[in-house]
Amino acid sequence: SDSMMTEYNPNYEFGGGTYSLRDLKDIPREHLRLVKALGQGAFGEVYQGFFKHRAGDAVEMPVAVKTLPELSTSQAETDFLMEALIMSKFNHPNIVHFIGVCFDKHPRFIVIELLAGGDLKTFLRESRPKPDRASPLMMKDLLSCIIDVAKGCKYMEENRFIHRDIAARNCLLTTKGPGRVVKIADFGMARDIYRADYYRKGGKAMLPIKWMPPEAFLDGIFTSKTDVWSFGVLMWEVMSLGYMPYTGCANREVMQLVTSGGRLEPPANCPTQLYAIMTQCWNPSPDKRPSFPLILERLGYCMQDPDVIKSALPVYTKPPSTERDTT
Ligand SMILES: C[C@@H](Oc1cc(-c2cccc(S(C)(=O)=O)c2)cnc1N)c1cc(F)ccc1N1NC=CN1
Repeated sequence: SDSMMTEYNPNYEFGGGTYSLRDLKDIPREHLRLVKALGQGAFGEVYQGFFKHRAGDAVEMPVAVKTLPELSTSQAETDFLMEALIMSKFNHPNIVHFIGVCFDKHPRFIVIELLAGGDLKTFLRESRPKPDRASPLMMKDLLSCIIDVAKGCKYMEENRFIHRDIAARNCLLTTKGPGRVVKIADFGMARDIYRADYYRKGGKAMLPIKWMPPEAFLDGIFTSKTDVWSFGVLMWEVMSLGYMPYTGCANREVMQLVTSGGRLEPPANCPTQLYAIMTQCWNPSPDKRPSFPLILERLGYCMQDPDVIKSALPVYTKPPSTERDTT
């Protein structure tokens, strides 16, 4: 249907410019080859595949393809378009690279770079020490992941883009091995708010309450200081090797805890200098939270601090038999 072309053609403001559908690079479908499903995205299946710049090219680039099912509402169509517009305007090494779209007919595709290391949360959980092998990661690996995300967040703050859902699940790795780079790769929450000025998809239950500051879940106030709070929770996710924050707490309990001053405990073996940055991100007053440039500066000192770098990661401790996996 050509509804995408006419009635639902929202504009997107970024970095002082206004963009719309016609600014998106359209890729000929025959340059794409979908190989296998990676999992369910917000709309439809996400595939791993390959992209040729020109049909005759020998070289193929590995890509991830987000699909919009044929039977989608016009709202979903417009949301899909907005997500493409948002990703297409970013230009930073720690934000997933946008390649193009296939919007000429159904199913519609958004094509982005494939990050073969998968998502950060899965990577952290897989990297936990096991009975038969210590964690393959060192403190500097964890700190490097945190610094990569901070660089992406600094770029968004500079461009006055509020992400609203900074969390390990929304970050991807170029590879699991050494030399890995972490990139912010999901912008679904910002897209929903950009289009509706409120979270249209679901009620509070669908909101990432455990990553949100009080002024956000109480008064719906979102600024880059909202992303700073969430970044502090992401730091905690990384240092705990992928635990679910506030383990076992329901959203309502977390809101109660946080509004009365409660905070996440330092993860096992977490250097005090890193926990100090997390707690500064969780200041109840948004304007007292550090900016991302300042966070990056402090993380840089940690990277230079032998007491931080040489401190060991937790070793394997047998989980108590009674408790479920407390992730
Ligand atoms: C949209 C999707 O994008 C990607 C996923 C994977 C990717 C995700 C998981 C595993 C692998 S892998 C290690 O099998 O290549 C690659 C790699 N590159 C992407 N560009 C994504 C972005 C995120 F920020 C978070 C999760 C996902 N999804 N969506 C569906 C599954 N994950």
